[in-house]
Amino acid sequence: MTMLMGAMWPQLGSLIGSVMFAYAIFQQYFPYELRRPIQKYTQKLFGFLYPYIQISFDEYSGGNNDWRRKRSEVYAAIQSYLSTKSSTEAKRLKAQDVKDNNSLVLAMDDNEEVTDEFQGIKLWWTLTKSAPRQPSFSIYPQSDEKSHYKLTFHRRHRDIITGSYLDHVRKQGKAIAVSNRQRKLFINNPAQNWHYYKATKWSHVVFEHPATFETLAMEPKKKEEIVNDLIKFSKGKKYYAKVGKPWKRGYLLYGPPGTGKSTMIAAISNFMNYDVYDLELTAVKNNTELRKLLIETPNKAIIVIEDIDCSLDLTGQRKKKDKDEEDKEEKDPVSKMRDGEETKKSEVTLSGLLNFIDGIWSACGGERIIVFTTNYVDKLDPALIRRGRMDKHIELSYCCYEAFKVLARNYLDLESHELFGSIERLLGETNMTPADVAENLMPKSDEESDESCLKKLIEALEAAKEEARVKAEEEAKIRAEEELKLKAEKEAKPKAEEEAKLKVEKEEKEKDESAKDEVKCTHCNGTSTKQGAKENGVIH
Ligand SMILES: Nc1ncnc2c1ncn2[C@@H]1O[C@H](COP(=O)(O)OP(=O)(O)OP(=O)(O)O)[C@@H](O)[C@H]1O
Ligand SMILES: [Mg+2]
Repeated sequence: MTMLMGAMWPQLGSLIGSVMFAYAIFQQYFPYELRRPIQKYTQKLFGFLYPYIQISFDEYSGGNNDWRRKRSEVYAAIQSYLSTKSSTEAKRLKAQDVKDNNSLVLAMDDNEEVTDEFQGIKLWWTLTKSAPRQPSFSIYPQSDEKSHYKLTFHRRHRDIITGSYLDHVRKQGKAIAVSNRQRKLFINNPAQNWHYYKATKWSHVVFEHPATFETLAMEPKKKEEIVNDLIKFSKGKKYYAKVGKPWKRGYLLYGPPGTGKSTMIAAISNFMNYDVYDLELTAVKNNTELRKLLIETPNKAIIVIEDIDCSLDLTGQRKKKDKDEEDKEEKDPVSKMRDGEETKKSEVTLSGLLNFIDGIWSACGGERIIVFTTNYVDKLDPALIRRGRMDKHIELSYCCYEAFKVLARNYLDLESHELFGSIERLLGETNMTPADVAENLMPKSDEESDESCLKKLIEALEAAKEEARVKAEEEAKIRAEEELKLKAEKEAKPKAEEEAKLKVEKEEKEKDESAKDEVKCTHCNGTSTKQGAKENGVIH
């Protein structure tokens, strides 16, 4: 047998050589008009002998050099769909994602084949990778290497496969992806790193924030309203299409520090099962890059810009300016956004940001929530937060009694306590952020009882109340002093006017008297005074 094979190889080699030689002759010497029909019939013959159809699904839509190129959703769905089949069939597997750190998601490796069956029809899936056409010498792996899935099936099943089978793969794939999904927290990379390995615009870590709407302390009515709004949004695909609006929603969260703005973002992400894209505006060079980042965000994403009022406060990046101008800007950080062209690093302008939120590009993709947070809502440009851009304005304020009850349940597992009454009264009398209330409620050792935690909170509330009282008193004192000063100034004004009037009158009187002293002189035509005449050597 081995001998037989050994004898066959040279023959096979010479056969391939002859075929290639004949094909080269055919390409070179056959006139074009003759070549066309011959090629046509060869393809027909090939089709007759090989009755299979192949469909390929590229990983990226758009060309290699196209910066808009985007990972194909169908490709991702096929990948998830095949992950269940390949783990039992394929011999070479790739471990892809780790879910909850305790299970692996397996996918087929390159050039592996997996068989599938649909309504009794057999099909084959292969994953192939094609190298770039122009070889480049780079220490980094090729970023333009193309992966694609190839589906092969008999041509007589064409309608079923292109219709119901592919639809089935897409739906199943998406469902599997959702169940395997591990939520991620993304942050934008500085633009100078975009051309490095894999050219990623966003880096991510696994998102594991435990905040939920149950643990979020705020008025129950307000909370319910937000939850209902989110539910309506998630089901709103058809509605948004009907009214002709891109499927996105803007939330503006505002309030003092420590009132739960960031916590609410985490709760929204956990509730909606969306990834969070935390956009650091200061790392974005200009409006074009901002747009590229937007295009790179997929569906089911929360795009967050925290502290929007100072996001473009590029300390040390601005040119030297007049003192007055700087003072003015310090009071109004948002005005800095308007003149992005003056910054050295970030040239993102307010108009760029407005376009990012609801320009034409923002309609690429859907099911996105954009969240801005700020401590100073009054300082924001009205254009930035108008409805349509920021559809829902949510105020997170100081801790009310209802919010305290949620915190007591979270931190101490307490539903009620005799001290709750005093706390309710104190919360009505003074302002304390949920962050401070939570800190006081948290036991600092195993020995600390619920009651001592509540007492600690009462003490803190009383201290805050006292502090607020002293502050208010001081403010009232300053105000009273200012008023007194103003009153004194008011009274002093007529007196000063009177004095000025008297002074003018006195001056005029003195002038008159000196005029009387003037003497007429024949030698100087009577214009000189006695003194002047003496000086000029005139003797009267
Ligand atoms: N409403 C709330 N419900 C539950 N916990 C809260 C709430 N507000 C604040 N906290 C607690 O206080 C901490 C700080 O809250 P958070 O970071 O959400 O405040 P913030 O409003 O984003 O503040 P900043 O404006 O400074 O960013 C959180 O870790 C959380 O434990
Ligand atoms: Mg915050």
